[in-house]
Amino acid sequence: MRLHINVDHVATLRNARHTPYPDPIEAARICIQAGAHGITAHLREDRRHIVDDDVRRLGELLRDADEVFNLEMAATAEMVAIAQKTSPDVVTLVPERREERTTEGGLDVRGGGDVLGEYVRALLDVGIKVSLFIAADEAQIEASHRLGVQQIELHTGEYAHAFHDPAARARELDRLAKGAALGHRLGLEVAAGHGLTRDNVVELVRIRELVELNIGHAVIADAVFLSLGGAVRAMAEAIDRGRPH
Ligand SMILES: CC(=O)[C@@H](O)[C@H](O)COP(=O)(O)O
Ligand SMILES: NCC(=O)COP(=O)(O)O
Repeated sequence: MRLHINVDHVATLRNARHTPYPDPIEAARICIQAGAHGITAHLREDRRHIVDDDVRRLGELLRDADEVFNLEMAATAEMVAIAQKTSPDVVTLVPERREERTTEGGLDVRGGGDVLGEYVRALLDVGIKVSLFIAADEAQIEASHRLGVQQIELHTGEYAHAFHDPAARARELDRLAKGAALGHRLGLEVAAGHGLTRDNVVELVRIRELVELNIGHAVIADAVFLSLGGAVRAMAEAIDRGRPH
C-alpha cells in the first residue's frame, strides 16, 4: 500500500500569516524521510494553500529524491499547461468549486464531455500518469476506464462522515469495496483518499484492491502533537494494523 502525504495544509498555515514558514517543501522532505511513498499537493485555482512556486519546488525536491509527486488539479486548460511545464509523476484531476471548504464529491467523468478527454490525452501524451478523483460509482468508474487513464482515486469523504454511524459506515465501505473491485477488474490502479484519519483508515484498508492512499489534513493535524515524522509513522502503523496480511 502506497502512502502519499498531502502537504496542502502546511501551506494553509503558512498563508494564514503570509510568512515564509512552515514550508510545504520542508514538510515533504520530512514525510519522505519518515517513510511516505510520495507527496500529494492540490494547486487550487484560487491558490488558497499551495501556490505555483510550491509546485515548482516540490517537483525539484521529489525528482532529486526519486520519489513520486502527485499533483491534484482542476480539469482546466490553465492547470494542464502548468502540469505540462512542471512534469509531476502523476496528475489527479479533481472537481473544484471556488466557494467550497474542501473537495466535494467526485469528478463527473461520465458527463465531462470531449474536453475532459482532451485534457487527459494532453497529459498522457507528455508521459504523465493520470488519476481521476471520483465517487465509487459504477458509471464513473467505467467512464474513467474508457478515457484510458491508469488510475482512479475513490473519494472517501462520505465514508469519513459516516464513520460514527455503524449502518452508514457499513454502507459506505460496501460502496467503496464494490468500486475498488470494479476498478481493479477493469485494470485500473485504485487509490482512495479524503477525510482519512488513523481511526477510519483501519477498516478501509481491508479492501484488498486499494493500492494507494492520499492523506493530508489529519496527518498535518496529528503533527501538532506528534511531530510531522511521528504523524506519518503513526498513520503507516494504523494502515499496517488494518491491512490483510
Ligand atoms: C482532492 C482532495 O481531496 C484533496 O486535495 C483535498 O481537496 C485537499 O485540499 P482541500 O483541503 O483544499 O480540499
Ligand atoms: N485526495 C485526497 C487528499 O489528497 C487528501 O485529502 P485530506 O486527507 O486532506 O482530506
